[in-house]
Amino acid sequence: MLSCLQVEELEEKLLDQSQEVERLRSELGATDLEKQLELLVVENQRLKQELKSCRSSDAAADSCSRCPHSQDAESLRREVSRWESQARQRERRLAELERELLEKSSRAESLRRQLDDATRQLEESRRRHGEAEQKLSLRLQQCEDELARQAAAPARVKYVSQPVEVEVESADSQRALAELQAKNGGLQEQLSVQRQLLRELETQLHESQRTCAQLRTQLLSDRGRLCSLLSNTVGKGNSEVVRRLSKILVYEGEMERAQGQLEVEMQNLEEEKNRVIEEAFIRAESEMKAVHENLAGVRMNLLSLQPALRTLTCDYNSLKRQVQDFPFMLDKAITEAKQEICQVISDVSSTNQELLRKYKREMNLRKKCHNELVRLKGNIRVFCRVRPVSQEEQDSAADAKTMLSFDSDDDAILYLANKGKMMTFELDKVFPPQATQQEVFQEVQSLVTSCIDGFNVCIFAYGQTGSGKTYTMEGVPDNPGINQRALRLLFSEVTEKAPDWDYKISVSMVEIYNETLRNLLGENPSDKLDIKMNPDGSGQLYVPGLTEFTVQSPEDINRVFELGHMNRATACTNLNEHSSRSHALLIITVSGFNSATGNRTQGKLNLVDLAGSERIGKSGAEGSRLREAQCINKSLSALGDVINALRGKHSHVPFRNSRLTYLLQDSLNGDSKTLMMVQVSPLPGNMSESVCSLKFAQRVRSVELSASSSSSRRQENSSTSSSPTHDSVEVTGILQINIHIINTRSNGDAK
Ligand SMILES: Nc1ncnc2c1ncn2[C@@H]1O[C@H](COP(=O)(O)OP(=O)(O)OP(=O)(O)O)[C@@H](O)[C@H]1O
Repeated sequence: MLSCLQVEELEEKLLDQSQEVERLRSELGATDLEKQLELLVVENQRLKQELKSCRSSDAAADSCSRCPHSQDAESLRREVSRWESQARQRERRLAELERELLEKSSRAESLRRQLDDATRQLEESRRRHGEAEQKLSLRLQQCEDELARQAAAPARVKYVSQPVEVEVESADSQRALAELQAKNGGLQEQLSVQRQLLRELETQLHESQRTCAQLRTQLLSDRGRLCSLLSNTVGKGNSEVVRRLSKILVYEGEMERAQGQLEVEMQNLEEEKNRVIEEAFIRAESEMKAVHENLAGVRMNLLSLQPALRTLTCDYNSLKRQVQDFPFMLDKAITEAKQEICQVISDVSSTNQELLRKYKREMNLRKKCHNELVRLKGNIRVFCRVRPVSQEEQDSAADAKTMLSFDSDDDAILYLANKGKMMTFELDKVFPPQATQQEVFQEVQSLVTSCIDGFNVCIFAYGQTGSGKTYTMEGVPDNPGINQRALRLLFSEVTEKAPDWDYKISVSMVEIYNETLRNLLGENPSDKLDIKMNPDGSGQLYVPGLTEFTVQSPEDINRVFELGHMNRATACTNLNEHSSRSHALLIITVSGFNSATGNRTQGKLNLVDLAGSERIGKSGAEGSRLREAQCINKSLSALGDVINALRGKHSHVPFRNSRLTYLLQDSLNGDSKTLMMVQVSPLPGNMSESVCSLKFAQRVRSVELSASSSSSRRQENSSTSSSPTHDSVEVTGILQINIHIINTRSNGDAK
C-alpha cells in the first residue's frame, strides 16, 4: 500500500512539475525556460529512479509479508502497473506535447522576429518615403521658383539650362517611388504569408490544447475511479488510506485550479498576442494607407509638374537657340556700332575743324570789332568813386554831412553842393559810397581780361590823399580790391582756357618815389632801378633787375602781395605818409601760347595807385615835402600830357617826361586801354579838392565829347589850348594836364 501511495505522490510531483514547466515557459524567456526545463528533466529522472527503487522494495516486502488480502493486493498491483503504464504513456504524450509547444513557441518567436523585421522594414520604407517626399517637395518648390524667376527675369537671364536638372531629378523621384511601391508590395506579401502561418500555428495550438485537456480530464476521471475503488477495497477502517486519498483529492483540486489558471493565462497570452498582431496590422495598414496617399500626392504633383516641365523645356530650347544665335547677333551689332561710331567720330572731327576755323575767324572779327569799338569810344574812360564817411569822421566832425548826391536814374551823374551852388558832373560811371569792391570790379573786369587777348591795359586810381585810392586798388585783407581780384580772375580765366592755351602769368611790383624806381619784390627794395631800351633791337623798354614772379596758384598771389607790402613798409618810416607821396604799380604780364594754332599773345595789365593829387605846392611847402610835391606834380602832369598826345595822335608823345609815363610807355601806346578811377572824399572839409578832382574828370570827358562830335578825328597839339577842341585842365594848383580824348560813355565792356 505504501508503495502505491508513493507512486501516487511521485505522479503528483511529476504532474506538478509539468505544470511548473508550463508556467515557467509562459513566464520566462526562451533561454531561461530551457534552463528550467533541463533542471526539471533532471528532477524527473531522479523521481523516476526513486519510484523504481520503491517498487523493488515493495516487491521484496510482498514476498515476505503474509497479507490477508493478497489477491486483492495482487489485483491492485496489476491495476497500479496498468495505471503506471498509462501514466507513462501520458507522460510520453505530455513530453510530445511539450516538444510541440516548444516548437510552436520557437515558431512564434521566429514569427515575432519576422514581424519585428517587417515593422523595421516598414519604418525604413516610411523614412525613405518621407525623404523622397521631402526631396520631391523641395524639387517642386525649386521648379516653382524657377518658373517664377524665368517668368520675371529678362530674356537674357533665361539662358540658364535649369530645365535639364528638373527632368533628371523627376526621373529620380519616379524611380524612388517605383522602388517604394515594389517594397510595399513585397512587405504586403510577407505580411499575408505571416498571417497565414500564424493562423495555421494557432489552429495547431488549439488542437494540442484540446488534446491536452481531454487527456487531463481522462486522467482525473481515472483517478476518481481509482480512489473509489481503493475506498471500497480498503474500507472505512483504514484511515491512512482515506487520509492519503483525501490528500490526493486536494492535490487534484489544486492541479485543477492550476490548470484553470494556466488556461486563463494562456487565454490572456493568446489575447495579448492577437491584440499585438492586430495593432501591428492596423499600424501597418494605416502606414500603408499613408504611403498610398503620399504616392497619390506625388503622382498628382508629377502630373501637375509635367505641363510646367514641358513649358520649361520649350523655353529652354528657344533660349538655347537664342544663345546660339547671340554671338552672331552681337558681332553684327558690334560691327554696326563700330561703323556708326567711326562715322560719328569723323563727323565730329570735321565739325570740330569747321568750328575751329569759325572760331579763329570769329576771334579775328572780335578783335577787329573791339579795335573798332575802342577807336569809336576812345580807349580811356573815367570813373568816379565816392568813399563813405567813416565812423570816426562821423563822430569827430560836426559837419560830417556829405555834400554829394547821386542821380537815381543815371549812374553817371554826380551832384555836389558847393558854396550854395549845386554842381553837376557827368562821367562814365559814378560809384556811390555804398558801392562794394565787387561791384567796382565788375565794371573793370572786362578791361582786365582783355589783357589775356594780348591788350595792354592801365588802370589808374587818382585823387587826393585819403580819398580811397589804396582801398579801391588794394583793398583790405577781408575785402580785396582790384589788384587781387584782377590777378585771381586772370588766373581762373587762363585755367579755363587750358589745355588749348598755355598761359604764363608773371607779376612785378614797383614804387616810384621822387622819380626813383624801386623793385618791391626784389631782395633789396631800397636799390634804385633804371629803365633802358631792350638790347634785342625790338625797340621795347625793359627794367634791368626788376623781379618777376610767375604765379601758378592763388596761394602764390597771396605770397606776392605779402612780399610787396613788407618791402614797401621796410623802405620807409611812415607807410601811410609814404604811400600818399609815391606811386605804386602792380605790373601783370600774361603770355599765352596755343599749341593747336601756334598763336602767341602777350598782354600787360598795369594797376597804378597814384600819389595824392592835393595842392600842397600852393601852401608853400619846403624841403623834402616840396621836392615830393614837385615830383608828384611832374609825374601827374606828364601822365596827362601823354594821354592827351596819344588821344590826339600826336607825332610826339612825351613819355620820357616822367618815370611813370616812361615805365608805362608800352602799356599806354597803340591799342592799349586806360581807365582813370577818380576817387572823391564826401567830407565838406575836402570839398575843394573833390571839386578839383571832379572838374578834372569832367573836363576830360568834355574834351572827349568835343573830339568825338567832330566828324573827323584830328591831330591835336598838346601844348596849347587855343584850339576849341583842346582843353587845358587844371587838376591841381601844380598840375596842368592838356588832354584830348575821345568821348566814351559806356557802362559795359570796353572791348
Ligand atoms: N569805399 C570805401 N569803403 C570803406 N572805406 C573806405 C573806402 N574808401 C576808403 N576807405 C577808407 O578810407 C581811408 C582812406 O582810404 P585810402 O587809404 O585808400 O585813401 P588813399 O587815397 O589811398 O590815401 P593815400 O593817398 O594816403 O594812400 C581808409 O581807412 C580806407 O579804409
